[in-house]
Amino acid sequence: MPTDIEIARQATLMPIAEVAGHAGVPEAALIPYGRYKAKIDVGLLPTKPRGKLILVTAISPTPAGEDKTTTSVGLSDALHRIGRKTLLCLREPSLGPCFGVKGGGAGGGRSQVMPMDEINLHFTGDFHAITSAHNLLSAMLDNHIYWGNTLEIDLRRVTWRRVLDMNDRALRQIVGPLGGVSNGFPRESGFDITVASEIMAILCLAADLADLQQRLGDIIVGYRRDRTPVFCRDIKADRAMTVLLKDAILPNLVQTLENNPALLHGGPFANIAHGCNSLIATRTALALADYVVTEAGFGADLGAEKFMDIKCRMGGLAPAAVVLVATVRALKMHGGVAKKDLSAANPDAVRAGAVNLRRHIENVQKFGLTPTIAINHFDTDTDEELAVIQEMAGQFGADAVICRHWAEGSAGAEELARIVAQKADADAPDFRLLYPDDMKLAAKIETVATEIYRAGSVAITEPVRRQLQQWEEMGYGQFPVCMAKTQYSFSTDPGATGAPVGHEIAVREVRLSAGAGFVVAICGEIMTMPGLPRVPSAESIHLDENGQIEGLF
Ligand SMILES: Nc1ncnc2c1ncn2[C@@H]1O[C@H](COP(=O)(O)OP(=O)(O)O)[C@@H](O)[C@H]1O
Ligand SMILES: O=COP(=O)(O)O
Ligand SMILES: [Mg+2]
Repeated sequence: MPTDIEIARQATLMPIAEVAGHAGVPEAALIPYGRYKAKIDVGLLPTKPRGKLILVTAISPTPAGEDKTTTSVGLSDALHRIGRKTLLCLREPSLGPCFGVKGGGAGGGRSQVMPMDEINLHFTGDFHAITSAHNLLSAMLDNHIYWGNTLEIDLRRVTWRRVLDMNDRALRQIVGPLGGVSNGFPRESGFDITVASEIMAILCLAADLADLQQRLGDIIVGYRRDRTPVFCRDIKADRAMTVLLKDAILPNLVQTLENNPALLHGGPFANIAHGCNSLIATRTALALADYVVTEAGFGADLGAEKFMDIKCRMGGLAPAAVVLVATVRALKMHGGVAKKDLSAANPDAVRAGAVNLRRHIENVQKFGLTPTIAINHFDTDTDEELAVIQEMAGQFGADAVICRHWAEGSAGAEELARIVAQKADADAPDFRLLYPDDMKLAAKIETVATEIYRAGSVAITEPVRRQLQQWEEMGYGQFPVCMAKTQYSFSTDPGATGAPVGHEIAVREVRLSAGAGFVVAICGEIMTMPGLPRVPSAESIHLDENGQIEGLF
């Protein structure tokens, strides 16, 4: 099998204006960025929803990922193959994992979005715009302090950090500015990765440009000694930030290897943010197509829970069907097999690891839907191992389909498409959220931890509880919570695979995203600025003698 980028280079792409035509996007709404990418002016498009929303989530992944994005592409292409007008909605990839461990976010094999190299690198500049807008606010905040701090910001309570779209552990905690009087007043701060920026979340949850500016102004950058909040609009940065984001708020149109349309927009991770593409792109797709396939990051305990409790809650959306991706290799890992042995046949380990599959099925059912299991076939899988997953899924009350879209494209996901289309066309499921808006913030955190993670206890320190209560008194108690936790386990221990129960979820910090509209609860050791691995993927990314990019995947 050729590499992802070799397959991408062999592809015959359709001019983006033609792709737009197939998607129902009029020429007047198209803003081309070259021949194969375009932003779309959603203000010129229909708004009445007509489509069915299909979520693609997964079991708890291995570090390589279990193929949600690839399955989303394969399923979308397969729905086109069986004659269903479909639009794919994905997030944009971050340079962090691209040059770190996981690689790009454009799918893989014969189920990719194109042009994968441009999408995985600078794309249309949205992440650079978000980074600039975020750091403009940081610069204006420190500048305000430098020129006399008339807002009386307590330097010990500045909550607004900086961001960079790269995995750089050296920037997690910094002290600055150093260098004396001319540089300002030293204080502790640090960087998060751009996908964890509140501005990323705002772009993904805003209804339009006016709402975006309003939300930017609502950002809390810190507090005074009397604990009253200082807002972005007090620093007078919200309007300039909106100017920096006026193009980034428009969704990006590209195509799959089979020349079917895809909207890529926004890119929050699901372990440290809400992990879903933008509401603007999803609503646009729902007004243009009969079926909309979208993804949520990492496993269902993270991306799917946040898709339901944050994105659907805020956007008034309801999924018509859910696809849960499982792989033999991940279930073996959950059955106790070491990473280096995952390609060796071991049906017993698959059976043992199926507890993770069962837990995710039960969790999705808490929202009123039973997922269809997409068994993403790897060449190393044996028929016996695949049969175990089908048998176990049946026992857990879920349909399971072996999918070969990575190797075969849409032909490999046709059976999945037929089953999912049938479920999406059936009567609307009894969709429900996990908790009501008016539940206390601490209780929301405890509900997700016990209902979804099956924690036996939730440790919230007194200072954190007081902070949550202060935010409730300030009027933010209606907000949903966004749990930041390792993606590898239901617990906060990345090594606790399978389906741990009764563990303790320790909430070490909470952050108020007053603009985005949720409270982030940071659990365990999760970092909002990842680090690079011992051997970063970047070491293999280079230009060959013909100037072609090699090593992207
Ligand atoms: N069936 C498969 N066989 C081999 N590699 C695969 C298969 N499915 C996915 N991959 C690769 O695994 C990686 C993760 O897939 P991806 O769809 O990005 O996962 P996720 O979105 O869940 O993180 C990608 O590099 C992709 O090319
Ligand atoms: O937020 C994480 O997304 P993936 O699971 O697609 O890597
Ligand atoms: Mg992905």
